[in-house]
Amino acid sequence: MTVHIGARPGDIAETVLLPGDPLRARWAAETFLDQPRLVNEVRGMLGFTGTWNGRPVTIHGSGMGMPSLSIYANELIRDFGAKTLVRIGSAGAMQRHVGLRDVVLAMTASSVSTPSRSLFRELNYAPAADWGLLAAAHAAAGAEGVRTHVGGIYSSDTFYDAREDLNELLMRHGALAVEMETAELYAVAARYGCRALAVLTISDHLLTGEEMPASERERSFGDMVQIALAAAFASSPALDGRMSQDK
Ligand SMILES: O=P(O)(O)O[C@H]1O[C@H](CO)[C@@H](O)[C@H]1O
Ligand SMILES: O=c1cc[nH]c(=O)[nH]1
Repeated sequence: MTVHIGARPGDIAETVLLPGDPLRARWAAETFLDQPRLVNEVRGMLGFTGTWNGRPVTIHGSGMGMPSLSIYANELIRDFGAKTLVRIGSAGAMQRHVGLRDVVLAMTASSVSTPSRSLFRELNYAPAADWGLLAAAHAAAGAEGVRTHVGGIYSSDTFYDAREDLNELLMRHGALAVEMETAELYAVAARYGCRALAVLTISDHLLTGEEMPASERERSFGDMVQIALAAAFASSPALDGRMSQDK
């Protein structure tokens, strides 16, 4: 047990999917895992462990924003032995060619600051996805026919951003989408020699103002979860991206 995770030793799998929303953790575990069981509910941050194609998987909420994600990523890795961490999150599109429901695989994540800033200080560290996970996720998304984009994103500290110029600057520099956790996930994973990737579903569009209707969220988020699971367990990451329809 840690301060924020009430699981027992062995309760957490080496592969962890991290949605921001704890209720998405419950839905994904009940939908995609066999025999999911609740392993954490401290502060209402739900975590479930079950199996996918016979492989142990934990799906655990990260909360919103990098300070929250950082707590869970640190404890999952340091105290529970997590090795592969895949964020399954929603994001806002920052480019016209990125559409609602599309999946974005975050190759890099720019930020104003992350909880790791105090460590990096003057260093402009470049948080990056694990290549094997990224390649496998891209292959898996292609096999499923999911419209997918790979590139840089923006991990913002604020959802209601009073500095709109930052979004514009990021858009001008090609950022595909904005969300609030990936830059810190990549930094923490790299620090401990773990693999990390963010698989994001576009839920709203900063340029067009479109929003995904609530009724569609589950089906659209399902693509992202399948891609994340297929990537985490791909045997030959760059080539074998097939996704099983089995739970
Ligand atoms: O859908 P999740 O994973 O929570 O991700 C996005 O949604 C939240 C904001 O509404 C932030 O956490 C952002 O990163
Ligand atoms: O952080 C986020 C998440 C989804 N959509 C946004 O616009 N921002």
